[in-house]
Order: sequence, then structure tokens, then C-alpha cells
Amino acid sequence: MKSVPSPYPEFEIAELQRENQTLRQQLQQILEQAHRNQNIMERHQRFELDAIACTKFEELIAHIFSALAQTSELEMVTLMLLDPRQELAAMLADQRVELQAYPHLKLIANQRELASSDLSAHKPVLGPYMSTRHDHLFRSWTVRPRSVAVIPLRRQQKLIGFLNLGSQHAERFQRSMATDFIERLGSVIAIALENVLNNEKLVYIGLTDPLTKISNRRYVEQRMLEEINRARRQQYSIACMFLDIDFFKRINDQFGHQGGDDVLCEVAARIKAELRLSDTLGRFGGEEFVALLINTRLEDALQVAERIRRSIAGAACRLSDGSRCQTSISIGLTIMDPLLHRGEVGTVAREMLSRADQALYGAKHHGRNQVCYQ
Ligand SMILES: Nc1nc2c(ncn2[C@@H]2O[C@H](COP(=O)(O)OP(=O)(O)OP(=O)(O)O)[C@@H](O)[C@H]2O)c(=O)[nH]1
Repeated sequence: MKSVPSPYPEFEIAELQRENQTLRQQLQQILEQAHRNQNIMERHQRFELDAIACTKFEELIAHIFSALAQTSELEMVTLMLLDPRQELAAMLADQRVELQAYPHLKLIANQRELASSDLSAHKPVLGPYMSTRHDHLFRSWTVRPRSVAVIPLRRQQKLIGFLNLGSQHAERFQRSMATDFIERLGSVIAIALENVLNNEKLVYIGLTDPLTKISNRRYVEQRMLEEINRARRQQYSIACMFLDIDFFKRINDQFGHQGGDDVLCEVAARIKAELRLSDTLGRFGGEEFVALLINTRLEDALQVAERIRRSIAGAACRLSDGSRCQTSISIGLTIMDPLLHRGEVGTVAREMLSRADQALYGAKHHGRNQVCYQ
């Protein structure tokens, strides 16, 4: 059989074959890139869905710092939240969120702290790292990034913070890049933050006494169960104090209900000032408070109780109408030793409160303005 001669010279065929091969390689590269992009998109979608599903502040912060860096293949992520009235700081402190555990999170009380950084409150800013502008955004890291994206977080037309992304690659974030993707990330994180903060606020309001802003009875009762369990595991004792303002009815009679409220707030603040951050203080009812002192032995608890008593009897409370009201407090104290109190946790909690209450009765009976132990 005779072969049909090619209409093209052989060198053209070879050229076409080479071109064909190059095109195939390019197509393969495009497919691989598309595949990588698809992968990135899926990872980002997963990150966003998980962020929106978070219900607790700590859960979301941990998610942002671990998953976002991984998802976006970034070396550095930091977050700044504006907290002008320091409400967030107070709420997190009350909920015992240890901010030291999140070195890359910063709460900014005064927006002037950000003045030197020339940040845009509306649009993400991408580009090379500049120490004068970005140093304080990445101070929590020992190395500095080479390129950065600073993303304003906004909710309801208000700036709530900045998400700062840092890369060791100079070309990762460039001024000329489109910012749609980064803007979307900022919007999702802002919504997720608003969501967890609203959730936390609801819980906080439900467990806080609206007048004195310390915890309420429900919170102390919940906490007591948790603390008794922990004290048993870690084998330490808990002190429980029942505190009651003396002759409070007379204060109301003399200074009116508002005067009585002012005294309640002042007394709550003075008790709180004598306790450690890890202790629990709650308003139990009218002019009664309960404090739980964690990992505390009798002699130390007696000293704290005496300090509280002195701090209240030692200086008159200043009322909102400018007048002054001298008052005192009686304190009943008891200790829960995990080795001695082995019953069901709810029963132990009730017994502990009841013993502190009886000790308080003793303090009232013996003339008030004193500490009694049972
Ligand atoms: N201003 C104010 N008064 C309250 C509040 N809750 C309860 N009270 C008042 O607290 C007073 C408590 O009085 P009592 O239980 O008789 O006790 P007391 O006068 O403190 O006397 P002793 O505890 O025996 O020293 C009552 O007059 C209540 O009306 C509150 O939220 N604000």
C-alpha cells in the first residue's frame, strides 16, 4: 500500500507537534490552577460557614486565628476590636475569658491609638509592610510580614475593628490587586463577630444584676456547682460568704429608694474590689450578697471577710444626690473541704449556703458589723 504524501513539509509538522504539546501543557496548567482555585474556594466557604456557626466569642476568635491562617495560607493574622466604652473588656473579664490566651487579639479603647496607622475605615488596604504604619498591627508576632492586607470590619455603618493579614511573601498583597474577595471575608467575619457578641450579651444580661452590674443569684448558683466539682477534682477548699447590709431598711427610709440603690451599688463595688478575679460575687436578693472564694483556706477567707467589713464600715457611701450614708455589713462564712463534703454536688451547694446563712444570722445576732464563721 502506498502512503499518502503529507501536504505539509516535515519541519512544519514538527513545529505543529511542538505547538500542540505546549498548548496541552498550558491547558493542563490552567486545569490545575482551576482545581487549586476550586479547592481554595471550598476551604474559604468551609471557613465562613464555620465562622457563622460559632456561638461563643472564644470559639470564633480561636477559629479566626487557627483556621483562617491555614485556609488562606498566611503566616500572620491579628484582630483589633474597637471597645470605646470598654463594655467588651468588662464582659469578657466577668466571663473569665483570659485575653492573654489570645495575644493576636487587641481591644482598642481609644481610637486615637490607631491614628498613626492611617487605616481606611471603609476599604481594605493591601500593599507592602511599612513599619511606621503597620508595626503595632503585628507587634504580637516576633517577625514582621513583607506584605499586608488591613481589612476594616463594619456592621450597621459602624467600624467595629480591623482584621490584619500578613504574609512573608512580598507579592502576596499588592496595591493593584482586586479587593472583592478580601472585602467579602471582612463582611463575613464582621457578621460572625456581631452574632457571637450579641449571643454573649444575652447570656451576660440573663446572669447579671441590672442594678449593681455584678452577677445575679442564678449565675452564682450555677457557678457554685461548677466550682464544687472543680474543687473536688483539684482537691482544694472553697470559702462561701453570705453578706448582708445592716439596717438597710433604715437607709431606704432615710435616703429614699434611690439612696438605697446607690448604697447597694457602692457596697457591691467595695466587696468586689477586695476579691480576686477568680472569685465569684453575686447579688442574692435585696441587700444580700454571696461570694465564693476559690482555693481559699479558713484563715485567708477570714482575713478577706474582715477586709470587706472594714472597707464598708470605714468610709461613708457617697450618694448620687451628694449626701453621705454611713453603713456596715455583717458576714457569715463557711468553708467547703472537698474531703469532708462528698455528697451530691447540689446538696453540698445547698448545705454550704445554709451554713453561711446561719453564720450570718450569728453575726446579726451578736450585734452586726462583724464576721462569723460556721
Ligand atoms: N433601695 C432598694 N431597697 C431594696 C432593694 N431590695 C430590697 N430592698 C429593701 O431592703 C430592705 C431589707 O430590710 P430587712 O430585710 O428588714 O433588713 P435590714 O433592715 O437590712 O436589717 P438587718 O438585715 O437585720 O440588719 C427592705 O426595706 C427592702 O424593701 C433594692 O433593690 N433597692
